[in-house]
Amino acid sequence: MSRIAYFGPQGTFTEQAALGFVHAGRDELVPFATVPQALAAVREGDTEAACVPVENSVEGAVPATMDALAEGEPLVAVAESVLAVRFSVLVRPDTEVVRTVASHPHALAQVRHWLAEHLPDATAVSTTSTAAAAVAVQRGEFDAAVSAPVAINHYPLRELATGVADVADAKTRFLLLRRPGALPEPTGADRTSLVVTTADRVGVLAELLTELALRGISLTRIESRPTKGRLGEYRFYIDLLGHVAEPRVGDALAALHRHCRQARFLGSYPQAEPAVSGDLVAASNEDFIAAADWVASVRQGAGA
Ligand SMILES: O=C(O)C(=O)C[C@]1(C(=O)O)C=C[C@@H](O)C=C1
Repeated sequence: MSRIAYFGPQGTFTEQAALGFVHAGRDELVPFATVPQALAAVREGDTEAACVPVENSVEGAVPATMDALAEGEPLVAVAESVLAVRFSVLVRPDTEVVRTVASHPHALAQVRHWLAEHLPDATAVSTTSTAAAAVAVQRGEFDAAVSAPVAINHYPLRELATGVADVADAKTRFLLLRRPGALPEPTGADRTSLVVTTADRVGVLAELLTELALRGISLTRIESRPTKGRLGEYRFYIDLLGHVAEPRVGDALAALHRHCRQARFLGSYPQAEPAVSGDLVAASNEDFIAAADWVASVRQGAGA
């Protein structure tokens, strides 16, 4: 039985995403209260893998995941999953007045307008996850929880509202992470993630982007977070389309490595929702192979 850590407790969106990675009878899901704890479990070998949220289409990156991936022992993503996000507002069966509403900060941000309209006098309180909010409501600590709809199956609460979302088609992306090892095979519709710290030099970010553009590589995300060292020093998180096994991507990663003080590979894995690839690619993988062969033959003295 292989153990998969997930950001819990039971009833989080992350648990739903993790269920999609489970092979029946072979894998067991193990909840952890925070993202760093779930990632520590896989780093320490307590579990084989960990499933955590990485970005939301409304609120953006999940900072706890970004920081935990850039620091500590390296982990690599081997799969991703994208879930549609709509919430239920859960209360105890006998609740009549809602004075406090608890949830994960990302969830509260995605129902801000709904709360202003339907529970304008309630105070919003942050909890570690949406399901942790349901647990706290069950214990009587808060009056309502903004939770994943599945939370009602785990906690004895009542649905005050369901299908709640300020943005109708909001989505959250989750990663399945393992300790470094064999990479997933390229599928032709993959994503590669990395985090880099650039040298302190004028134009260095433009150089990184140019390296990708020159090779016809599509950037799907670039995000900065402070290194927490000097003020003004940032890390860049980069997601691009393609697999490191592809010549164009390998070549681009080597170029980024040359421009950066530090580069950490965070995995090449199949896209959950394959992007429609653009037609305007500067050179194909075959062109990269042919060009490398040409340079090799020139080096060997062939009159190429
Ligand atoms: O608290 C949960 O249920 C989570 O899985 C976390 C999380 C997030 O980090 O964004 C996942 C999806 C929703 O966007 C709200 C919360």
